[in-house]
Amino acid sequence: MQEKGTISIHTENIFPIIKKFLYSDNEIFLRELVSNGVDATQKIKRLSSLGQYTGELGQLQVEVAVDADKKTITISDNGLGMTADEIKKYINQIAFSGATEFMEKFKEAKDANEIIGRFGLGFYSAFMVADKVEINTLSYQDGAEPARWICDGSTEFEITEGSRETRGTDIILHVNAESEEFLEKHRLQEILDKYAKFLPVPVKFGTKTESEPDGEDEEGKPKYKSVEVDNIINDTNPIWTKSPNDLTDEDYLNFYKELYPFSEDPLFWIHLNVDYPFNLTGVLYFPKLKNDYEFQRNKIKLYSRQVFITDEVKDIVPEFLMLLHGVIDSPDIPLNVSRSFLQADSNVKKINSYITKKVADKLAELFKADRKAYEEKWNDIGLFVKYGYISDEKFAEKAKDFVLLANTAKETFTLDEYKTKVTDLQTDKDGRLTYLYTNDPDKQDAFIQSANKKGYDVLLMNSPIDTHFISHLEQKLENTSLKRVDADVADKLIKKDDAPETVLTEDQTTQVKTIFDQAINKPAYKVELESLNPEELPVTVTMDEFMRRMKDMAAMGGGMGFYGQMPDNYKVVVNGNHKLITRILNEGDAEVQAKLARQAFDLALLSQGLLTGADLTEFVTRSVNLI
Ligand SMILES: Nc1ncnc2c1ncn2[C@@H]1O[C@H](COP(=O)(O)OP(=O)(O)OP(=O)(O)O)[C@@H](O)[C@H]1O
Repeated sequence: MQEKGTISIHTENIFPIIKKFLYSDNEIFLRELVSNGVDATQKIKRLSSLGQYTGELGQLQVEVAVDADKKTITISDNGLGMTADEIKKYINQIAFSGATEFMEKFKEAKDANEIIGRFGLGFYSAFMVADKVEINTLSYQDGAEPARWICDGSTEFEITEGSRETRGTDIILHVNAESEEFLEKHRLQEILDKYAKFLPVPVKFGTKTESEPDGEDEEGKPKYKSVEVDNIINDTNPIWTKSPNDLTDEDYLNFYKELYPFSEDPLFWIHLNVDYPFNLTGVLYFPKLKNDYEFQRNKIKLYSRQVFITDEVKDIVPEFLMLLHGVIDSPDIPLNVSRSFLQADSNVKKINSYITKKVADKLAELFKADRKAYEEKWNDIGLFVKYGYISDEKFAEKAKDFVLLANTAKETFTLDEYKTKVTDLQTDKDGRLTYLYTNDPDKQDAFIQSANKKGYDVLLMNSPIDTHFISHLEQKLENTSLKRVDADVADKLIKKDDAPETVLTEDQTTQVKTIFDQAINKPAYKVELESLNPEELPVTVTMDEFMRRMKDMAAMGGGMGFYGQMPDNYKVVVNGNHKLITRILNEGDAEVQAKLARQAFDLALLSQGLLTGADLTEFVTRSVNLI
């Protein structure tokens, strides 16, 4: 048997184009060829179970071998093999008809994955790294003759009699000069680890040395000997393919370690398993979060029938769960199509909401089963839960029962519990609830203490997501506002009817204002006199809640750029009822008056960490002189 032919495509030189186009991703040739081998072994297994193949199946396996001298990589399988006619049909016609279409469409395609999947060029990805490719195969069919196909990357091929004596296929790549990196064992090992680590059929890559018990020595101690064994690079039964009932916590933790060798143990995990209306299995882990969130993204690995595809799972996993780790395996995700298609794909949407629901259910279950343990994990999971609560309506619906608010006393409450806790004292004269919070308990300590003195509770909102969480809570909660504890003096944070009367006359008020205005002499600070409780501080510096929040948003890039440009403006609240103010008024010496006013103002700045530089030095000097 000998046949030469021309592969029927219009353009002579498709391979240089494929090569160039796919260059950056050229390592995937191995994924494609090894998965073809796996497919071939699975097909023969199915034929056998259907009774259409009655020979011995043997130990089904795919082998990758490299010969640095001959500059070849060989991928062998003992799958169903091909006859010469099948080669013509599957390799020449199908793949090349794909190639013709490829020539027409390649301009639209964005990356190698897209082209390979869309145009059935899996096998031809071999030409990204090889000048010449040989197929040496023997079909399982009775009386089949071995066949060999050779193609040098032009449109010409040759089919001759092959030499394989057992069922299966060898694909031999004659590696080209630019791709010699793939002749190095460690490079191949690395690619196999990435793409083939969990393939369902053993993949052999060379051998390795293991020590084996070898009886006992003269003293009765166990002896060992070194043996060469096959180096099987994959785990054919990873945990996501098993039933959760057959797995222990240790199994999950070990698998996590296998995926992320240098990570701390995860907090908990969710085993995903659906077969309708789409197929999906997987295990998602909640990691212990570090501050470097960006670094932790893209930790979910996406597989299709145990073949690794990508760790960019955007669009498939809801944004707020991108910090999770683990594995998702679904043959139903269209892996090789463009992003925009993915976003519109109804399976992807369903998968997305399924994952959201599973995560919400798991959190609800943990909260219910062991609230204390849940609270202890809040530091780590709070970010997910808040993020989900903000960004996903369906998740929020469930999360409203287990999203927690923590206060400065380190107590935690559900939304309902918190409302009950603060309703009595923190409802203003118009019946509106005010939740107070701090984003920096050290800096705002004086304000927190003043608020606590009035019996108000202060929430701790100091994680990066809290600015958004606060605005969102305000939209969600009925008739409730949130105020940072330093947005005003404690007496004014929540407006009540029982404001104390002022002890100053109108004249005196103007006089005090003038003294302070002159003593402070900074345009960003606006002095206002208030009649507060005499126990409150004489002077307090605050920034308006609205203005501050807009500035925070602007700083986080939340689109409030305009506010970011505005200078910081502060309100200086002078407590007209404080005895220091009476003392200043009664002081005859204008210089002493100014000094006292400035001192009280500086103390207010100091308590908030706003006193710096020359102002701080001056304050210290003045204080020393006063003592
Ligand atoms: N090792 C093999 N053993 C038996 N048949 C094979 C082998 N490799 C390829 N084939 C046949 O050649 C066909 C074309 O392979 P190719 O990799 O180009 O596309 P595919 O595997 O069908 O699709 P894709 O790789 O895009 O998922 C396969 O469908 C299969 O019939």
